[in-house]
Amino acid sequence: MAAVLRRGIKFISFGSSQVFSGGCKHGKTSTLSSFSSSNRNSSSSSKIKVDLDSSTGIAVMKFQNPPVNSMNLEFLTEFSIGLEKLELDKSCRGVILTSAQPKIFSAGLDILDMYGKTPEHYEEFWRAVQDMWLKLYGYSKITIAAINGSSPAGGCLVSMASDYRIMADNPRYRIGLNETQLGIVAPFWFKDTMVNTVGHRTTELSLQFGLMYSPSDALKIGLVDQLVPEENILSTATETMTKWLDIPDHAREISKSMLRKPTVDRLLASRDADIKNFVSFIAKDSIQKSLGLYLTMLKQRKV
Ligand SMILES: CC/C=C\C/C=C\C/C=C\CCC/C=C/C(=O)SCCNC(=O)CCNC(=O)[C@H](O)C(C)(C)COP(=O)(O)OP(=O)(O)OC[C@H]1O[C@@H](n2cnc3c(N)ncnc32)[C@H](O)[C@@H]1OP(=O)(O)O
Repeated sequence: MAAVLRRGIKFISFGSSQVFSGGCKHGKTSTLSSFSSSNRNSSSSSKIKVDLDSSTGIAVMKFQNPPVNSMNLEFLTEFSIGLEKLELDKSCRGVILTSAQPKIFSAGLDILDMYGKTPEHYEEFWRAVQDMWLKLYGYSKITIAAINGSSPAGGCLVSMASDYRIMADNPRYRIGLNETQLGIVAPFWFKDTMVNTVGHRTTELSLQFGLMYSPSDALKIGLVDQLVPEENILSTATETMTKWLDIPDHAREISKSMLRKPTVDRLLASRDADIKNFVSFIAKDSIQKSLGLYLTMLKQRKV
């Protein structure tokens, strides 16, 4: 399925960035193309439900990849295509990212895509992770993460790549880049995203310890911008989006690009090297062993 979706993707250039354009031959991608024909348009690909209200310009992308919204190749591809479709849709001005799964925003990258697979698979997977981040971090429209559950590693990356983060104030939830806890390393662009969000010193501690923060600690360090009771998360995200929509798009967009483009360009300048680095790192016996142990602990509910 992911391979089918990928074949439907055409690359087009915006300045120095290469971005997706969803092809419409495949049934699932063509449902995503029908956003602007009436005021409210819903489309549900298998892993992400997209709901665009063209009267307000606000779209909601709801992750629905049970049990924990782990980001596998198929999810990542749908996510990038969905974002691209909304970016090209003039009736959309802002996107809210949230989860349909109870208690989990996203469990991060799917560990099974990094364990026991071929180098070709790792390469395809990592390119899809890069595509997703490049699209989201450099997104021209407003993005708000409504973090209604735990959000480790890749889930935290998606949150940090958004313009504004609202988290459910539930002390059981955790957010952070916990890669070192798995025996793996957050790549430089995860690190850059965190430095840009919370600063260098906090990132030094966070990344080395693989720290996971409660919502109140995440608010203290600026990893999230606002805490709200869980039941208010979507209404607060919508109200907040309305305030962001008061700002003229072109001025906000240029300001965002000024701040984020150097970080995006760093990866664009070294995508192939970064993929090579990931493949050789993840395929190492010692790393595979660490991931295998972590998976066993997850299954035994010891994580
Ligand atoms: C020289 C080197 C320089 C640079 C480096 C080079 C390259 C970089 C290299 C690597 C970079 C990789 C970057 C990785 C990013 C990531 O995102 S890794 C993923 C990290 N995620 C986690 O650690 C989350 C783990 N999961 C949990 O903590 C919990 O599951 C949860 C809090 C999300 C949910 O808890 P519960 O509700 O209690 O659910 P369960 O724990 O019972 O889980 C249900 C089910 O789901 C499976 N699962 C959970 N998370 C994942 C996942 N991320 N991937 C795949 N599967 C997952 C879990 O095993 C359970 O399965 P079953 O037992 O039901 O089969």
